[in-house]
Amino acid sequence: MVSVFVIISVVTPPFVIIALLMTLAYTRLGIYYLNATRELKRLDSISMSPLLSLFSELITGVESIRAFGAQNQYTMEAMNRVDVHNRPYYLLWAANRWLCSRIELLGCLVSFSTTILILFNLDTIDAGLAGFVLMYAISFSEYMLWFIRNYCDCEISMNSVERVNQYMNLEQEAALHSTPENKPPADWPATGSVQVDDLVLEYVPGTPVIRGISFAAAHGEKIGVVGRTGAGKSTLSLAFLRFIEAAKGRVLLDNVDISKIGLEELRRNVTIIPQDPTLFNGTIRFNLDPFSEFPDELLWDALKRSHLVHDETSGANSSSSSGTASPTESLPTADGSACAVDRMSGIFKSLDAEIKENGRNLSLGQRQLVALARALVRRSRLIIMDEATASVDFATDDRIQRTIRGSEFANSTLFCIAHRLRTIIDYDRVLVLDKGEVAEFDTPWNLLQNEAGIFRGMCEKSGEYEHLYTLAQSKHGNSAGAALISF
Ligand SMILES: Nc1ncnc2c1ncn2[C@@H]1O[C@H](COP(=O)(O)OP(=O)(O)OP(=O)(O)O)[C@@H](O)[C@H]1O
Repeated sequence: MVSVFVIISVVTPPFVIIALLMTLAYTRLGIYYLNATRELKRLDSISMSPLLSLFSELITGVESIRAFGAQNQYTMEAMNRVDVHNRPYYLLWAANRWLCSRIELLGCLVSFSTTILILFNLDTIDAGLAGFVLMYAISFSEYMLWFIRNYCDCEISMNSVERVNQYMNLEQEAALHSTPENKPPADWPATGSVQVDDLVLEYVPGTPVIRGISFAAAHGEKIGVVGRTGAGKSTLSLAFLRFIEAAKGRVLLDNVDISKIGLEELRRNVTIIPQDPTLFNGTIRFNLDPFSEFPDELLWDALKRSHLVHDETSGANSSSSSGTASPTESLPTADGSACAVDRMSGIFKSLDAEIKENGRNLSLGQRQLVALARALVRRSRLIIMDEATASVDFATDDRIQRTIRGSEFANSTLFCIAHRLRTIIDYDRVLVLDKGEVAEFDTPWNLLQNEAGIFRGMCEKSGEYEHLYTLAQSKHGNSAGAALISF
């Protein structure tokens, strides 16, 4: 072994050995630095997301925060998140300084060794060459620092490529368009009949949220869907639009298995009115008819029927004429900015009236009425309302329910998820979900007769049992059994 070193040192110039040693030292330093900074950069990116999400929550919820006097709480939370984000950032810089000091130290070693070599060889090299070599030896550490840092930066930046790659490999939704073999008939769905067979839905494979339920709804039926929190009501509604795919079983709409057709065909024909409807920045016309498919008369008609504008024939707002609400009751806007609706009359002045992003210039009740108008324009055979009236006043709820029960939706099958039992008590049938299973499915009146039933229990706990009982009785009950059930 010793002889090998002797031979190498004899046949190779000494600077090659020094260069090899230096390369080894720099490589070790670089690897050490890279391992630490790679993880720190990851932590830096991860801790940035909570900070940005809090920031956007603060911007959208600033009114609520002020209303509840929670400024200090949120300021503290923001500071905590800034601190958490600053930790890896600070350590990144510390690692940077650590690298610099080590590289400088090695650089000094290089300059020192070079100087010693020059001193020992003064008789063989002239002053010019010595100065030239020394100058390069001194700037050597700078170049090495530049090289190592750039290499590490390049590798760390590959984090972003890794993320893009993750997004590119995200699971995609099913095909938008049906294949020619699976294309539903042109007039599909001619009816809104729905049949659910042994449907299983799960967010996490192997953990079903809806556990093999089966039921059917006839064309034009109005079905109320109730159940305790977490029973799976919203999950079921998402399955009708295939936002969540069936793990087992199937849903037939007008005898067509919805899992076999394209998403676009399905979603064009099913309307959902969510609790907080999404409105787009643009005009009311664009919000009702984004693809410009319908004439203006139809859009005005939908606005009238959803009680957003005067009925010109009666010359009065239809809701106020029935004495349930004044047109100005639901007008306060979320941001207090200019409202697209005339504050005095509750009338959209034109179909080009401006709707701000997310309907900021409308109240929540008005946004839900716009969503209802959208459903009226599209005249879908299947309509799903997910707590669509949960946060509106009783008067607005009453208006929406009157529209639903009226002739407008006579040809549509409706599933209405509601916590307010008054909303669905006079529907045709009520579907009670419990822990992802169908616990009860019958007319509200029949369900009220079952003293041990879940629906009956919910009505009793609601504090308005007598009223609900009377409403159910007037719709479904026969006069012979009119005695009020005591509880
Ligand atoms: N995105 C999700 N990922 C995983 N589990 C979820 C998800 N959304 C809901 N769940 C779970 O599915 C179950 C049913 O939730 P779902 O929202 O359908 O209930 P719900 O009856 O609509 O409740 P609520 O009346 O409170 O709106 C719950 O146990 C819930 O934890």
